[in-house]
Amino acid sequence: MFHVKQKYKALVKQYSRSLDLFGPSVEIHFDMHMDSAEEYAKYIPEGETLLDVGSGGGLPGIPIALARPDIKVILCEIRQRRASFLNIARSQLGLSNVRIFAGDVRKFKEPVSWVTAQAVGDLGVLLKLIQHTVTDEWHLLSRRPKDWVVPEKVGPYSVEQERQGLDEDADLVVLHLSRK
Ligand SMILES: C[S@@+](CC[C@H](N)C(=O)[O-])C[C@H]1O[C@@H](n2cnc3c(N)ncnc32)[C@H](O)[C@@H]1O
Repeated sequence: MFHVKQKYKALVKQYSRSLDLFGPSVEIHFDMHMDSAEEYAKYIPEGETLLDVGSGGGLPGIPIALARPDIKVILCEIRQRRASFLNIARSQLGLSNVRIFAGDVRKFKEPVSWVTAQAVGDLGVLLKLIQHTVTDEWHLLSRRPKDWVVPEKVGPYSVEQERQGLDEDADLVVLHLSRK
């Protein structure tokens, strides 16, 4: 696992500029994002499928896929250069549990109940993008500031949360959303 993580970091370093993978703040905090993603991975039940919306250079989907070979991870990315990096990473890292959807998530049409979407927009924006593809009960894993207040309802869904401290700035928040 350590070796593959180092290989992913090396690939990011190699392609970051030419394929416009990350903004400067993600690069600076890359290890922190990797560690957070490994914590997300612990919440996903065995055998599940996770959709990583707006995966960019693979965060958090790739570290989750590395930590959990038993789950399937779909990396969805609309920008073609970033999607091409995801294909390179998938093949170089031997990630047989990863699939790439290179396109707009609004065109992704398979039912999913576990979702990550790091830095893709607030909950309202995200919901508009994925409402057609999530199941009646679904779960969103995300890194949020410690003072982030979880709304009781998001669109038609009632919301419950689980929370875990990640570091001094942020919590891992697992939202459980249900139409009931
Ligand atoms: C700010 S970046 C975050 C990337 C990555 N999740 C991270 O944390 O480094 C947001 C990504 O979402 C992608 N994106 C935005 N709208 C999208 C859509 N409708 N379908 C798929 N990807 C989308 C963008 O191309 C971009 O790569």
